[in-house]
Amino acid sequence: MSRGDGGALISLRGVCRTLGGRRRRVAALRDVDLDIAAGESVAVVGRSGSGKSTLVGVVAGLDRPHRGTLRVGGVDDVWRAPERERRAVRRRFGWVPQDALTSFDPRYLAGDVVAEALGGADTGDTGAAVAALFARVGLDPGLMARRPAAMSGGERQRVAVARALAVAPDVLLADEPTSGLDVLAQERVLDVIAAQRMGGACGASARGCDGGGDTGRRRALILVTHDLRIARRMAERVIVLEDGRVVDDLPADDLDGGGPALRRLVEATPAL
Ligand SMILES: Nc1ncnc2c1ncn2[C@@H]1O[C@H](COP(=O)(O)OP(=O)(O)OP(=O)(O)O)[C@@H](O)[C@H]1O
Repeated sequence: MSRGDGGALISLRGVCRTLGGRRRRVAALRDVDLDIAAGESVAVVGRSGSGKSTLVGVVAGLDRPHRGTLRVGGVDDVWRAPERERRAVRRRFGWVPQDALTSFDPRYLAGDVVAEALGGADTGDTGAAVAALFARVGLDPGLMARRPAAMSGGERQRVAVARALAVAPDVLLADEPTSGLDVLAQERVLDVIAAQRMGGACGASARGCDGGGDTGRRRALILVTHDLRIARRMAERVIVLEDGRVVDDLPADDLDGGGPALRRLVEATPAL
């Protein structure tokens, strides 16, 4: 292919992003080249401050690189495209943040959070669509009338997954989606993300999630984590960031060939 990206869904070329004010400028991303294919699952790992969150903000078309280009699908240079096209690019991404609660409008019930993402008030058909999304992430639709602040952390994260799915995204982006959850809640959220990536469904009462559900479409997954066990479980490919650069890009089941940054993470991970 002439672009040299093998037909990737997402391509970054020479991306730099600098953060901070006059006194303290940080090169959060430096010359990042990256291609992610449709349906691919990628874990982004690296120590704190290495640029992981900055990278996903740029990939999703939320944060503008100071240099370099982002291509998503047929939009060659997202930041030079008209606003209408940029909005369409953003709608290809479903975002699951680290702490869902801070990303929810505190006035909203859980059902409203998802209804808003569907683009309507929580009435009539929208109510049925919200209930279906709750069921897909294994939440009792009765929780639609609950305030997120009165839910468990795991339930809230699943509301965030339902909200992400409301836009029928091509890519699920999850930035440390299980931090702060206990082990069982972590498992449940990861199961839901894995099933929904495969276009699957989760019954409200079932412990596991069924990968053969209603949409039948495999989505790409970009998952930020500092936990290599989660990276290996959820992703086919692991990208390692250090000081804003991609220093390793490896198959998740073969992390032996990584450089010092990855070796440090491997050594810090018990029983990998
Ligand atoms: N608003 C900001 N102003 C200045 N510097 C920032 C800002 N946000 C992030 N940074 C710096 O940019 C670099 C990359 O930050 P980023 O949040 O992308 O890292 P990260 O790998 O996601 O970290 P963590 O794992 O701790 O969430 C860090 O050095 C961070 O201190």
